[in-house]
Amino acid sequence: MSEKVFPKDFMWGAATASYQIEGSPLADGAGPSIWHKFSHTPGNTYNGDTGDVADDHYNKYKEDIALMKDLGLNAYRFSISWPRIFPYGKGKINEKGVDFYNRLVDELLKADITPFVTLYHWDLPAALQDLGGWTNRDIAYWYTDYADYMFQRLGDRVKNWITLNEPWVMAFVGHFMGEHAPGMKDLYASFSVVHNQLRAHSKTVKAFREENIKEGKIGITLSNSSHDPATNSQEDKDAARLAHEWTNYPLFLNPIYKGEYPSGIKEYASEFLPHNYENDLEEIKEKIDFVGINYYSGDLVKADTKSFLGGKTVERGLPKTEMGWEIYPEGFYKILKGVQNEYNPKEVYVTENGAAFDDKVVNQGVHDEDRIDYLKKHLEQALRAIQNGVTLKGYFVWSLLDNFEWAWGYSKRFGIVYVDYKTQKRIIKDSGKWYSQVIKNNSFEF
Ligand SMILES: N#[N+]C[C@@H]1[C@@H](O)[C@H](O)[C@@H](O)[C@@H]2O[C@H]12
Repeated sequence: MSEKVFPKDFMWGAATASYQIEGSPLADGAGPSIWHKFSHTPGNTYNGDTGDVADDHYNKYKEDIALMKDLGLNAYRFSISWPRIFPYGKGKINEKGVDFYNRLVDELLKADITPFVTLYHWDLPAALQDLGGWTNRDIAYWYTDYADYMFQRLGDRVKNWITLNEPWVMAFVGHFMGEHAPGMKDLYASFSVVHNQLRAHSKTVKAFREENIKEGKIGITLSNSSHDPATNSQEDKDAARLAHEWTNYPLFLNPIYKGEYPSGIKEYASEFLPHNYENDLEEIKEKIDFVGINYYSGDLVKADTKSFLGGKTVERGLPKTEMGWEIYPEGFYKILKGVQNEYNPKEVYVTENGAAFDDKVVNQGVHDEDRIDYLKKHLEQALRAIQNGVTLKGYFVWSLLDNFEWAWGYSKRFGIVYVDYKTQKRIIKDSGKWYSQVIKNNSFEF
């Protein structure tokens, strides 16, 4: 294999999420999600933006799949909106919601595009939030029932399943920082949300095994930022390690693979974990088929006694994306290699990697050289990881389309395809054309 070519059969995809692209959140009997309510609450999102229209993918999915085909994608990661299926989170089923995802999956298969389905990408049915949402232990059962129903309805055609997307962000940005739905600011609630998501994840993996889906695989997608110590001091090194254990894959993979939370969490944060959490650890420890890694950036961590877990991030003066995140491709390698070294997963997928830049339409095109440079540098690190033993089987760029960037609304563009939100016209950016060549050549050099 040439040193610049990815392995044969490497999966090349793009990723999206239901609330960020679909629009029509209440169409055809769907119930409201917590993000519908959060975005409709004044002050919560940039410019008061909501997911009411987004990319209108609910109506334009066939056009978007034709775009994926033109780009040469062989896989597509999307999420199912739980409240489209169970408008109240449990009980009554909305057949028209199931029908949308049936049609979406069938259209993908017709285009020879492998579906990767994320069961939960933050749009919790609002009716369940009224019962405490992820802070309520019973959500593990509500979620598993929803997931198992989707296995039964789509499992004959969907073979790759992701239980949760970025459970850390759901737990802490949504329940501690208050910047995402449901907008809580309670550190104890956040750790209960971590724990209940793990309980829900593992019960769902067990239900998946019982459904015995032919050639089926199930995993989880975790957010990561590469944390390096700001100096060589022991204080900074300790702070960086704790930041890694708290915000990156160990917080979830340690319980899943080893049946315990990371040592630093047990030592410095156990008071925030739910009472008697140890009683659930044996059940949480449940084998998965792959690990999904999301990576965008890295940072330096400096010891700071006034910050949670004694560390704060500081900048190192690297170029930044439109999100203000420093561009640190080497951190991508560190995260991928770290997962392999610590847990030796059978398979790893990059379920999200990408960047927001200030994209402009010029002469009916979008010349986003900065995004091409970002993607190329990160793909170089992904290939380096494979060459150093990481069982990386696929890469999903975030994102296929510019979309609703949560609290940032439509002000941040991550797509390899530009969306004119006034006309809903799609324009393949230069990065999309470049990515299409990467797929064709199975290499970032051509
Ligand atoms: N911010 N940002 C971009 C991207 C977000 O749009 C996704 O929904 C999340 O899974 C993850 O945070 C990454």
